Amino acid sequence: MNAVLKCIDPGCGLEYPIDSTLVECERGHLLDVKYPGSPPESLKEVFRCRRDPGGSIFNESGVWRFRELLNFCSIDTEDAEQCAAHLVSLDGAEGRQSKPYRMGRVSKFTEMEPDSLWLQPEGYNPSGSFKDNGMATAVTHARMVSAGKIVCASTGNTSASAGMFAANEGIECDVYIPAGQIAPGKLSQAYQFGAQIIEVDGNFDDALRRSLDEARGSGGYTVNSINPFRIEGQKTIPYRALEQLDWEAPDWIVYPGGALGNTSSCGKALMELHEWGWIGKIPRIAVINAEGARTLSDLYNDRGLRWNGGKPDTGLIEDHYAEMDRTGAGPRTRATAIQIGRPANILKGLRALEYTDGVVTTVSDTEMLDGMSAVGLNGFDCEMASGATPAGIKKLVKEGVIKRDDTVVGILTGRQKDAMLPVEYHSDPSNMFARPPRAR
Ligand SMILES: N[C@@H](CCOP(=O)(O)O)C(=O)O
Repeated sequence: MNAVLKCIDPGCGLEYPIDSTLVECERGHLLDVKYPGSPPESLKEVFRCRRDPGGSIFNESGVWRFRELLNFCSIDTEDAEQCAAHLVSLDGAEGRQSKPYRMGRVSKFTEMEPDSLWLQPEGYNPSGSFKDNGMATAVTHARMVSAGKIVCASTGNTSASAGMFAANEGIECDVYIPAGQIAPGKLSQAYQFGAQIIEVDGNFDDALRRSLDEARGSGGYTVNSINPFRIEGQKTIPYRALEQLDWEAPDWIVYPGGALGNTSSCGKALMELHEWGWIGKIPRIAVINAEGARTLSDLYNDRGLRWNGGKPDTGLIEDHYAEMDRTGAGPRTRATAIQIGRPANILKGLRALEYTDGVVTTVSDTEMLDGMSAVGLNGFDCEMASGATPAGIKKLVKEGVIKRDDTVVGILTGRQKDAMLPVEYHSDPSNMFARPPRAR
């Protein structure tokens, strides 16, 4: 039996063959990749052995090392020729360098016990963000269905990742961006990789609508996280975290919240692992929204919206979006990677929160910049949106939601591509970690 695409709405449950390019079922619900059976726990040892030097690029890859858990192509995963013929990889570089590290300065910043906090820099991916984990699998599927062109909307990182894989595979890539709202370091990557940039007058949500319409009309293949195959690759982020902790589940996994692809993939990974008996305990997910882009927080914390076993009150989401349209109150934060008002994966995100007894909170732009700077002081750079992770942990520790000695894995989603931001931060002596330049 092969994997299938299945509607996430338990009341609908429509199924499609795995080579379908739908991103939603015909009733407009998101889709999951569903695999038959339960993989044996002995694979943990196979994954560990693949980390030993001297293997194939698919063993070096931090994504394809776990290929038995992502085998929607139904290939013999031990057959090197089949792997090479079917799996898309940037020479094994995706996910290879990203695993949890200890960062003493961040522990201090968050007031956590030094041994309790781990930070996983997903910016150490070839295009500089976590997107490469999911893009490797999405582009594998694009190739499986012989797509000639991939299409995305982006605040920058998705376009860099899509452009990189498209260039490597020799396929076209169209990128819809909100004009003037992208960090130059991200935009220049998409140009360098030869992507076609289409500037949209509006924000990311408008750009996503345009790119989805375009993909429907022209047969382009969508590689945003609304694509269920993107979610599959991003499951390897928690896999690598768990592996580092000898598959002892931490108490918390913390992510910045934008389109909620990561929340969704982490939730799906944990649901599957728990169902297969690979982890005894389910870590709680904490999602950190920017104060200025807080759709999830508003709906979850203020309006009480829940997945509700697959029966969410979607009217609350529609009302929220209608209100945003009426007032023109779009998302506003300098952390452009999470400046998103309509998270495409909101329902999968709610499902993940329900399954993991998760929490949602918000942090200000100043708090994110402080978090980003605390990470920098450990010799790791990250972008402003990633600063939401340490800033959110700090807030949740202060509120007593996260205990100082809980085991926490915080995900740092991308590298610093907004070159002037740290310069600006450190030039202002009033900032928490500022080191203003000295004149001689
Ligand atoms: N921050 C994102 C926004 C799109 O997210 P995606 O995960 O749905 O592709 C970006 O980098 O473009």
